[in-house]
Amino acid sequence: MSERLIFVTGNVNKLKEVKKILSDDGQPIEIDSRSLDIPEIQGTTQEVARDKCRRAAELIGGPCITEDTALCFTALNGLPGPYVKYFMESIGHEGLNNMLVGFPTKAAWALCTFAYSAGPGTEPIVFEGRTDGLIVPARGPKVFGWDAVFEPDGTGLTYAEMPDLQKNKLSHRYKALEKLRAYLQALPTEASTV
Ligand SMILES: O=c1nc[nH]c2c1ncn2[C@H]1C[C@H](O)[C@@H](COP(=O)(O)OP(=O)(O)OP(=O)(O)O)O1
Ligand SMILES: [Mg+2]
Repeated sequence: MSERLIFVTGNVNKLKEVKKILSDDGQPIEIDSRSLDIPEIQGTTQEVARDKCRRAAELIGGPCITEDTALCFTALNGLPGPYVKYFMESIGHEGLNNMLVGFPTKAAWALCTFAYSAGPGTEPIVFEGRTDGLIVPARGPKVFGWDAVFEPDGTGLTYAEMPDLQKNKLSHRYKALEKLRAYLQALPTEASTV
């Protein structure tokens, strides 16, 4: 039996969503996971994503996928972007709202960047998904990152208030995964199942 593609991530909530999206929709893709917290460089979201995927492929010694999530504020020219994890850890939901006090727009976008490496020494390929919305005072369970302060446009609900199924149909992660799925399914069978 062939081995499954390995998703390298230290984030259990990401893993849960990715497994759900890949198994629920269209042709199912099964993945294994490896919990490694890989150092992340500074740079554009694509540079951060490619570098992490390269390191992950070296560490596991084979093909893998990684994922980087950025939360980008329009008023701040896209920041905190890929550094949102550290902002969440130090200033939390309220701090993210306070960062926008005095700015005319609370608009933001969630950006997901998947990277696929065919193995060590190969250049990762990236797949992006973007969902636009607003930064709002926290509503809903504070289970996953900044879900409670991000309200996708046209929904009236924060990610945290939505049933899983609703988030997984419109999220940044879903949109990026649909592109990754199409790419993987177009690979020759041996490559897509290694
Ligand atoms: O759908 C989401 N809804 C709310 N919050 C989210 C979401 N997706 C990621 N997040 C949070 C987790 C982390 O605070 C930051 C991304 O940082 P990021 O480096 O990509 O994730 P991570 O370090 O937790 O896991 P990994 O080992 O895959 O890098 O935004
Ligand atoms: Mg990370």
